[in-house]
Parts: sequence; structure tokens; C-alpha cells
Amino acid sequence: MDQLNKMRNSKYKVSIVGASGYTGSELARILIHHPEVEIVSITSESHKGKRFSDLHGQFSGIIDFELVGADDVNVAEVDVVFLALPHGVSMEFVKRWIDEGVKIVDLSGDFRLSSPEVYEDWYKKDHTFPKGFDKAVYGMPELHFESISEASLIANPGCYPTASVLSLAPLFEAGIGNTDGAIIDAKSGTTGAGVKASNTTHFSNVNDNFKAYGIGTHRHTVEIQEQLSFLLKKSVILQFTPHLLPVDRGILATSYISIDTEMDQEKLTALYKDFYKNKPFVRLRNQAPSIKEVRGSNYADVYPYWDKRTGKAIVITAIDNLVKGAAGQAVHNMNIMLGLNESIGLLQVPMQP
Ligand SMILES: NC(=O)C1=CN([C@@H]2O[C@H](COP(=O)(O)OP(=O)(O)OC[C@H]3O[C@@H](n4cnc5c(N)ncnc54)[C@H](OP(=O)(O)O)[C@@H]3O)[C@@H](O)[C@H]2O)C=CC1
Ligand SMILES: CC(=O)N[C@@H](CCC(=O)OP(=O)(O)O)C(=O)O
Repeated sequence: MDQLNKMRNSKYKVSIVGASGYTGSELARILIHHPEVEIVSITSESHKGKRFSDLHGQFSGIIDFELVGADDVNVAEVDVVFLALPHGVSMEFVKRWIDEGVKIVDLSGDFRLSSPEVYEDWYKKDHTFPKGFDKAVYGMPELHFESISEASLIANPGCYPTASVLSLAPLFEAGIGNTDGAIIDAKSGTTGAGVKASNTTHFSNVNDNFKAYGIGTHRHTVEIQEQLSFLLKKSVILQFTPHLLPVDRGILATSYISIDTEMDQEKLTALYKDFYKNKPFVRLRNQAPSIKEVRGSNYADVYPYWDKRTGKAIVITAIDNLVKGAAGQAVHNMNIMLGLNESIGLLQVPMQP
């Protein structure tokens, strides 16, 4: 979009690609009340032609326009496009649109890792990068604000990595996080698995149940390790185990870590306070947060506790996987890319209870 046009019509135009899914509809929920943007198209391949509000009844009378196919999006008329698509599918759209002048926020994992070697090493298969891969910036505003502000392609972080990296970043940046025996034990609601029903997310298998999965192998392990390695400036290896909670949304991550210096509660709290000063979406708590205390909001509630008995830090972080772990963080990235106030449109109070 040219600048003259922008001056005439002051709202930025955005498209949401993949809006029959959970993160796509969450993007619509946030963006519809964003004062600086106008949603110009919402896509779905399987529901093309239906009204968005017929698919997601909560939008009745609010977003009633028709869903179009992704091929119908005219990126030349759009400032920002959000890709709320599965891994692999996003990559194809990035290849197509990366040189069209539109800013892209990709919610998939296609561009989160730093090099082909890192993907290939973890997945044990070839990972062909499209043109433009090296332009992707990891969209965690608390760590990469400056790079995000200059980016045209954002790799929006995974939900578990958001909670995990925010839990431990202050320790790794200070160079005192000790990876020996470090553990991230994380639990997610079922919307983390997407809108498509599966055996794992079937009501009878989730309700009244609780289980670990991806043990030792979950793809978010390498994403978390990379981000913490960049902060520590040396390779980080740690334990990450995800669990499926019988709730629809929310992630609670509990991390256990030794610290390479004299520590007490006061020093630990001061370190976190300093790291997260002027970071509007990280709320430092003085007691354990719960997932309901962040539900529907873009807040990450972080509680760093010093356990003097074992000489370890226990850090508990709660986020909403669909907001801070996906759509909210994506809009935060958009705000920064567009040079807007970073919090605009994102200050919803959590829905407790
Ligand atoms: N759910 C979560 O908590 C989080 C998800 N993510 C990531 O965000 C992305 C979206 O996640 P989520 O919303 O949960 O996923 P869903 O499975 O809920 O939705 C995916 C969307 O992609 C569309 N789609 C599927 N295949 C194609 C295709 N070949 N071409 C075009 N569109 C297609 C689907 O709709 P249709 O077929 O109608 O087009 C659907 O709207 C994923 O990469 C996910 O890993 C990231 C962080 C958190
Ligand atoms: C509960 C659940 O299944 N969660 C998903 C993570 C969702 C997410 O953030 O991840 P990506 O964007 O990396 O897919 C999982 O474990 O695969």
C-alpha cells in the first residue's frame, strides 16, 4: 500500500488466511476491535462462500462477510497478512507473497528455526527453505523488538515456546541459567491441537484425563533450546515435556533450574523485574498464576520462586495458548512492524472465572 493511500484512509488493511481454525478466529476476535486496522478478507478453502459468522456463531452481527479462498486475496491491497495455516502450507504462501511488499505474520512453525541444518537435525529429513527464509524474524517482542520493527516476515512463536522462553529468558540472558538437569514441565488445553478432531482430543479421551505426550521428542524442544541458546550465547540442551489438560485453552509451564551464582528470592525477583521492565504483556506475579487469570488475554503471568531447600529456581508461567501463544502475539508483532503503540488493541482483561 502506498503512503499516500494510507494518509487518505488511515486504517491498515489486513487479511486472515485460514480463519476456519482456532487461531484464525482468535485473530478476527482481536482485530475487529483494533482501532488502527480494517479486516478486508478472511479465507477458508473448505468453507469458501459461507459467511464467517455462520462458521463461528460468536461473530453473528459482527463479522458477517463471506469467506473467500486464499487465492482471492489481493496482497497488493493489503498491508499485513496473517497466515493461520498448518506447517508446510504456510511456506507455500510465503514463497508466493514474500516479494509482493506485504508484511507477513506466519503463525506456523515453518520459519521459526534459524537454519536448514537445525530443522534437518531435529526432524531427520530434508527441509527445503523457500526464497525469503532468511528474512524471517522470530516474533517474540520481549526478546526481538528491534528486529521485529524492521521485519517483513515474522515467524510467530509456538505456544509452549512462548511460555517456556519467557519463563527462563532472564536467567539465560544473565548467563546464570544452568542447563544441567533443567526441566520444563508444561500443560496445554486442547485448542493447542487445532480445530480438527482427533483420537487424542476426542472428548472421552480428554475429559477427566491428563497425560504426557511427545516425550523427549516434541518439536518445541528445539525451538525453546534455540532461543535460550541465543541469549546464553552457547548451546542449550534441556528437558521439555508437554501434557494435555482437559480444558479448552491455557498453558501452564513449570520450570526447574539450577543457578550458577548465589541466589535468594529478593535477587531472583529483582532480576526478573529488571528484564521485564517496560514489557507490557509480562506480568510478574508474587504467587503462582493460574490459566484462568490470563484466559482470553495477551498476558503472560510469570512467577519466579527461589527454593532455598534445593537451591533451584522454580518458575511458573501461565498464558492463553490462543492469545499470547498465537493470535495476540501475532497482533503484537503487527503493531511493532507498523510502528504503532505495541499494546494497541491488546489490553483485554482476562476472563476469570
Ligand atoms: N492452536 C494453537 O494454540 C496454536 C497454533 N499455532 C499454529 O498456528 C497455525 C494454525 O493453528 P490452528 O488455528 O490451531 O489450526 P487449525 O487446524 O485450527 O486451522 C488451520 C486452518 O488452516 C486451513 N487450511 C488447512 N489446510 C489448508 C490448505 N492446504 N490451504 C489453505 N488453508 C488450509 C484450515 O481451513 P480450511 O480448510 O477451511 O481452509 C484451517 O482454517 C498452525 O501452524 C499451528 O501450529 C501456533 C501457536 C498456538
Ligand atoms: C495441545 C497441543 O497439541 N499442542 C500443540 C502445539 C500447538 C502450537 O503452538 O504449536 P505449533 O504452532 O508449533 O504447532 C502440539 O503439541 O503439537
